[in-house]
Amino acid sequence: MEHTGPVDVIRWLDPPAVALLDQTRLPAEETEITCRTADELIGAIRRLAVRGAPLLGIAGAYGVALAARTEDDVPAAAKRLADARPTAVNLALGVRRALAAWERTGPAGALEAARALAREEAEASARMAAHGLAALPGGPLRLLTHCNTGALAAGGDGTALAVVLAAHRAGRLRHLWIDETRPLFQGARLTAWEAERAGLPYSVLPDSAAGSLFAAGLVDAVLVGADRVAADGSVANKVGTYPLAVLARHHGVPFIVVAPTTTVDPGTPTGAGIVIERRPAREVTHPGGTAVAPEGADAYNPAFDVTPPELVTAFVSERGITQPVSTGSLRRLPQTHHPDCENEGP
Ligand SMILES: CSC[C@H]1O[C@H](OP(=O)(O)O)[C@H](O)[C@@H]1O
Repeated sequence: MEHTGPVDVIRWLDPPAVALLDQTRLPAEETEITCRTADELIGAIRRLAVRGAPLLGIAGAYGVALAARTEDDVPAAAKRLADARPTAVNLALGVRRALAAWERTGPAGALEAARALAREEAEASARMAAHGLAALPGGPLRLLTHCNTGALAAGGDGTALAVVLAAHRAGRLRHLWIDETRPLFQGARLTAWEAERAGLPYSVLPDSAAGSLFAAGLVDAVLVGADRVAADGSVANKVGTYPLAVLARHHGVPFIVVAPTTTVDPGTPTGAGIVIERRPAREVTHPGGTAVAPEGADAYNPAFDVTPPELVTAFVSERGITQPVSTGSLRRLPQTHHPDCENEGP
């Protein structure tokens, strides 16, 4: 059954507060939490109650707007917000934009900067959906996605999932394969929740089963998001993305990264320069709070991995479609004009 209506992922309240749909409670509960201080919002970011690179940028900007109304030292609160999670470049960008606006025009400026970024990301999502359809192979499509890249992670319909939704609306989605995405299960919990609401034909799969899908010829393209794209086109994204890129290359399947230009970081030359967040071992040893390993077991738990540009078939942003070239830069593809998109490259 298709549900309609927007998801209220983040809201500004007055008296000043930031209301969030608590993504750690999905899909069982749709619970809203209210952050009345920057540090309460930082806690929500750190436990992924709010998450996803573009949405983290929006949350960071609202966090500065909140600090501007509740804190004595706004720049210090902004620094704590920007440092809450290290990999998604959007977080620091959103904080920087709102802090600059506060310095110019005070609390009202910071709030307007946050609202403007939310509008920008929603517009970017619609453009990426249009461009992304053009980047996909022809015919009915069996698409594989990893982690969560919908409205719970970005503005509008999201990034990669916005392309999936556009394919569905165009009658071109044969099936959506959803990687469960351990250890926090963003795919099984969040993408499947969004797919259910949108009435998509989907199946959840263990991350470890993706290889057999490729081997059986059941994947026509892979669509993923990004948390940071370095200047050479290296892509930091949820851990488990790099193995999918290798599988896609081995099986001749297009591997498409969908991310707004706010996720591109020209200040980081290569993937080696991207800080990968390390998260607590307990997320691996106690998924959902249930021990699956001996008490005290150590765990290797990087939240992201880095895919080299040569494994990326195409990048889709709100500006268009680009392809990595051997020199480690990006080449814009000639594109048909989309009525709602300018043909500019990043
Ligand atoms: C549209 S960006 C979504 C991006 O963010 C996710 O990470 P997290 O759930 O830890 O915030 C994942 O890397 C997604 O691809």
